[in-house]
Amino acid sequence: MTDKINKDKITHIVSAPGKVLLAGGYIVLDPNYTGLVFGLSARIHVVAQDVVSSSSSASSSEILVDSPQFDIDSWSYTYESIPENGGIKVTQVSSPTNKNHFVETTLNYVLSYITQHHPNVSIKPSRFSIVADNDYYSSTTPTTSSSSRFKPLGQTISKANKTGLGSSAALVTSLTGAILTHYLPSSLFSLSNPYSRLALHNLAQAVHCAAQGKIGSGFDVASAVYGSCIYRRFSPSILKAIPQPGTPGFAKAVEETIHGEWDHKTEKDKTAIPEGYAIRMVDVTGGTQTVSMVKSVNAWREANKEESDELFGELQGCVEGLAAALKEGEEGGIKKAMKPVREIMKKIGDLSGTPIEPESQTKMLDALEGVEGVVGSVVPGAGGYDAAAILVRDEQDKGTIKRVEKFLEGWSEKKGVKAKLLDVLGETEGVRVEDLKTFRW
Ligand SMILES: Nc1ncnc2c1ncn2[C@@H]1O[C@H](COP(=O)(O)OP(=O)(O)O)[C@@H](O)[C@H]1O
Ligand SMILES: C[C@@](O)(CCOP(=O)(O)OP(=O)(O)O)CC(=O)O
Repeated sequence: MTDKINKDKITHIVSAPGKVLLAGGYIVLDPNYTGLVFGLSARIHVVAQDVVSSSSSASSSEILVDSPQFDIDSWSYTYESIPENGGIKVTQVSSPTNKNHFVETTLNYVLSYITQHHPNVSIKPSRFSIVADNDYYSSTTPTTSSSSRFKPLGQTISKANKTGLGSSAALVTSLTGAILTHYLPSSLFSLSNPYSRLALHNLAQAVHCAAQGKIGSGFDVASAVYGSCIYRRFSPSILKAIPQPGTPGFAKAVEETIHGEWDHKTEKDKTAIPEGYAIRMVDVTGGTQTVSMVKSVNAWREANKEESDELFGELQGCVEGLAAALKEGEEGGIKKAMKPVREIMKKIGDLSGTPIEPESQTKMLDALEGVEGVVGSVVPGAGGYDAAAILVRDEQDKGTIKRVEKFLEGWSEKKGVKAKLLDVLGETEGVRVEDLKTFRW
């Protein structure tokens, strides 16, 4: 699969992690509160390559983006300059019915930003290949016994079953980082420079909101950029001046917005993953409709201001308490700090009539917490039926993982669901440039 990538032509590989919001679902949408988010070892990698002139995959005036793990998922674009500070607009030239809105929006924003902010930089034909760690998708088709790290999925992206690790935020962040690193000299853009990282953060948030067609809290993009942190959201009004890509003034508005005042906050030093413990994710079949769950919680909040303020305040206390307990690293303290996260999330769900920790999850999590070596559990993010996050003893006791896997096997059989421990681990690092010599394919 990855043999389709010409390794001699690679200029950079940039990767960004998936996310898990351990505490602070719903409240993090309001800038008065925060959320505790961890990065995940499952990363999306973008491989930037110079185009080989003899290659038929991208002509001399095209940018090719492909996702070689998936069937027929490649998108090639021509690009043109738009007058009056409109920047660059890409037009898809290959199979126009198979669009990737996240990729196209990223190209329009990032290429426009580059040409507006650095008018002397030329946009040369290039190829960006996306490879995702296997845990982003639950494989439903038997794949080849490929020994490569990035397994082919035997279907198109639109048909793939996502596990909810935040693929679009990791994709937008790694693709934005790869385009900036590829086209700009390190004197102008480098991930080791905090100003560059901030520009990447702001740009990736703007792209992600535009591509999603809604403004979430942005905790997923923040953790893709910065890794684990306590996150306070940016004001949505920051993005309001940006018109549609391809219109006059677009690039100028993007540049001004990216370098304007942002009011988000990411605190990295307030939490950690304690030594000897690991954050693990459990994938349960069934989907969660985050958007309708948010609507339902918001409606309850509007109608019950006092009660919801109180519970939101309590959950805020949990965010800080859990972050501090994890940093402290004492098992008893972590257990104590995780318990009320579940209780308050469940209460918000019950009061608003939203299945945040539905009964089926309560039963599974209660039983899971009884497995030796499991310190605590939560329904991550918006909650729902499809995922759980657990903190387990790791190094000290290798048996825990086996016990959890055995428990989930038995639970799945008994309940007629498919609950599975993912390989993915919580990790603290955000977007990074990979070392080409040691990169594992
Ligand atoms: N490996 C990938 N290659 C290309 N595009 C991807 C990849 N993973 C995700 N995407 C893009 O992100 C979209 C999924 O976004 P979304 O439904 O918001 O999922 P998530 O909750 O995982 O972020 C896909 O339709 C596709 O446009
Ligand atoms: C409700 C939220 O605060 C948290 C949702 O977290 P999830 O991890 O459940 O998100 P998705 O992967 O986008 O479905 C919404 C937000 O903060 O944007």
